[in-house]
Amino acid sequence: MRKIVIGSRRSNLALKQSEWVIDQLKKLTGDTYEFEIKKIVTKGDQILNTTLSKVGGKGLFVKEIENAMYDKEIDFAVHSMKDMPSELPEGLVIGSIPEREDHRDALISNDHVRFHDLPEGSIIGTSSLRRGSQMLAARPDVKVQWIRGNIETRLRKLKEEDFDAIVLATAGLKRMGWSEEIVTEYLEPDVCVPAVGQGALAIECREDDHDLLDLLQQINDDYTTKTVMAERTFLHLLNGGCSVPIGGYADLDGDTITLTALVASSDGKTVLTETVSGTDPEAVGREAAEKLQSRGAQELVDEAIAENEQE
Ligand SMILES: NCc1[nH]cc(CCC(=O)O)c1CC(=O)O
Repeated sequence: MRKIVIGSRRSNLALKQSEWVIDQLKKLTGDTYEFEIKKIVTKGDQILNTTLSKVGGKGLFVKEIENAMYDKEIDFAVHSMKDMPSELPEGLVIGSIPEREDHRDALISNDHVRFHDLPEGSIIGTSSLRRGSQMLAARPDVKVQWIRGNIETRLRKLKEEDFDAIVLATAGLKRMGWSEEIVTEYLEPDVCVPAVGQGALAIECREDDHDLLDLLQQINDDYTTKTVMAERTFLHLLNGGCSVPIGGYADLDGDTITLTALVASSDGKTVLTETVSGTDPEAVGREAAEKLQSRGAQELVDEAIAENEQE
């Protein structure tokens, strides 16, 4: 019997995600495999006091885990898709993209005041330029203030500090099992375009581990794979990381993928969106990128990256 070791960040959400994947695999394989979770501390988990975009973004949460995979200390790792860089290091692949959790952002406010009813000057906490920009675009009269920490920390800060509301990914809340009571309002993509890949997971493993790849393929979800591929193609072509207000959400109806893509300025004064449909995920992503680029999106992205580097 093969024992499969899963490397996980030590946050409760990361552990929940790894456990969820193990459950999916156990449902299919019964007692065929033994699973073990090995906790790994990443750089991103150690840096808690700066905006994520200022400390180098995505790669921060995956490097130590990838090293453990090369060293065969672990066999696979479960990542939030939206934290995955667009290119993987040599020898590693995304072996599976399971079914997506809720893609929407969620507003959680004190006294459950909905977004459009928040009083003028309300302080909304987020560490995402994408969320901040879209909040300001819809409500130029509110203030956006950076908030960091894992989900538990942010929820505590909403109660203890000077925030009127915070915005978090619904997926994280649902995976923790907390959603319904605490969420004030789910923000649909027409109000707040989610992060590319939000709610989806990426299971990363060694490309030569064929037995494991066969196993992981069994929990791959075609719908999620196609839609996330459209979103990620768009993100990659615009070279947007998390230092840029950029979002994308794709849906699938029959064979038709519809992608809504957004690039904006951090102050929310410029917001460009395009909605593109088609059957080929990469073509849809590319068309959205090209349409936005023809309207000046690349300049917005490049300015945001330059600004981030200066600080
Ligand atoms: N940015 C951090 C992060 N990365 C993944 C999730 C959970 C949601 C998901 O799977 O997309 C979160 C928390 C959040 O954005 O509120």
